[in-house]
Amino acid sequence: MTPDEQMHAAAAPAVAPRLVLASASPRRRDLLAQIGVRPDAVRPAEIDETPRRGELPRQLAERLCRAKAAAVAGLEPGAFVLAADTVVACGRRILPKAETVDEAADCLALLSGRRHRVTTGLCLVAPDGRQVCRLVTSIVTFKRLDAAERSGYLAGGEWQGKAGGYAIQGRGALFVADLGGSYSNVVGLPLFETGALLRGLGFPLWP
Ligand SMILES: Cc1cn([C@H]2C[C@H](O)[C@@H](COP(=O)(O)OP(=O)(O)OP(=O)(O)O)O2)c(=O)[nH]c1=O
Repeated sequence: MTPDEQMHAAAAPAVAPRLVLASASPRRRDLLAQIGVRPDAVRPAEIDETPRRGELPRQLAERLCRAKAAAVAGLEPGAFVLAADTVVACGRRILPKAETVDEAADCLALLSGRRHRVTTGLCLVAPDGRQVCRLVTSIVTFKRLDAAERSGYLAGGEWQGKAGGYAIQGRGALFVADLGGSYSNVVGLPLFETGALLRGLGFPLWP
């Protein structure tokens, strides 16, 4: 071993810590891979994501990311557990994760020609039980959508399972006239803040 290699070996933990991604979203897995982080397991949390009466978008994102992280941390002692929840809101109004074409059409009608906010709550639980949470908000401005854009987008189906009924990483990009803040946040996992959270609790980003 060269002196450089010896120093590196001394600094690195003997066994790489286990990381569990508490999410069913393939986008989140891809975004994590972009920053060189590969979870050892993907374990979606089964929780009720219905907003409470009067709950604000940021409150919802925080409550749900904490609940997802806690649910999976209980099943994965000794691991880092990362969870996220993305909420799209127009003012105080929280848009659904579109499951039907009618829901997606309602979302597009509301977003057309307006600004809205996309907030992702991030929660990381460390093997020793420490827990940190961060909220990241981006501002998205949609162009005014004409009838052909709406029907074409609805026919394509990429809105399915997406908060607010669109995907900025897909053809939804055709509607985004302006974006303030993090792009990866809109897709579902703000990468700068995710890296900071992992580093802050001691997960090695450059093993
Ligand atoms: C606005 C927007 C949302 N989305 C997605 C990200 C999330 O997957 C989804 C919001 O729902 P979430 O509840 O945050 O995530 P999920 O149900 O897909 O997965 P899990 O709860 O298991 O973590 O919307 C996009 O992919 N692109 C976009 O432009």
